[in-house]
Amino acid sequence: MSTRIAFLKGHGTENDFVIVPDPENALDLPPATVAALCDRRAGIGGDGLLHVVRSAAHPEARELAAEAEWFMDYRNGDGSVAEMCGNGVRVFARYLQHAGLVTEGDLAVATRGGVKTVHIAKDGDITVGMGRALFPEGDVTVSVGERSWPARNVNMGNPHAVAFVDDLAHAGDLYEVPPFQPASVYPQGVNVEFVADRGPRHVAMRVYERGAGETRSCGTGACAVAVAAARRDGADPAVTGTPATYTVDVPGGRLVITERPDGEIEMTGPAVIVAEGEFDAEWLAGVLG
Ligand SMILES: N[C@H](CCC[C@H](N)C(=O)O)C(=O)O
Repeated sequence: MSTRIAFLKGHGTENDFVIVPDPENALDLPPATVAALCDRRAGIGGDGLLHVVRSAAHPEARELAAEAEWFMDYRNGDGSVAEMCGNGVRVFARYLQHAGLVTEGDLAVATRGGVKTVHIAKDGDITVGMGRALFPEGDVTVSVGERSWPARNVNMGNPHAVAFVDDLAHAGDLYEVPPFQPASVYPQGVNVEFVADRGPRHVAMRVYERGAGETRSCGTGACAVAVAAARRDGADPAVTGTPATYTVDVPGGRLVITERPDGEIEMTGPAVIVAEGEFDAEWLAGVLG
């Protein structure tokens, strides 16, 4: 009888994740293992993987243990590591609630992008304090076919290029990362968002995610879009002194982003645990060869 390892499946606005509870950080999850688990045909399937570890048990989170008991060890579906995942933090918190490890209310979660505050309502949406956006030097030009657009360089712990377009269909099939120039601006790759207006403080977006491809939603991307739109619209809270709230429609649902005059950003959206099960360590060893 080979070892069976528990997993769960969850999503936030259809950005979906394999959740692997491993409080003592006992599992070895190299990139090939993550990619095998996230494979939508031969594995469980997911845009990414949430490795659930106590901060004290992980070398990258140990010094945050006093502030946040749990560390979201986030991985993209291709096995690469990313600094932060906004939809992932909501699903991570929902898992902790589902497992009875936390109750409703406020929770601190350690991530590679720092400690994030999460408010878990009894049911319904979850709100995450996403920190502040940075606007590194060097915007880029993004191209799809004959069209190209200037894209705003926004960092939410992870890199984003935000392009405002007339029609989301102009982003094309997004089977590949849209070419951007100069390529040197994002040496570690980038998440590219295409944004179209839907009304006052209301936009819709599509995203090509680094390490995952086009996804149905990107939480950090929605935050990058909201802060870029506020500056485009003359609604920068640091200038107006009033919070700016944007509704961001993604293919998988709706997120609401509020940026405060002090720059802090809050994102509110759903988080669902879909299923739980076990995978077979022998199967995984066979897949990895
Ligand atoms: N693909 C992203 C990480 C996941 C971001 C996204 N799923 C979110 O909800 O923020 C990156 O490599 O920076």
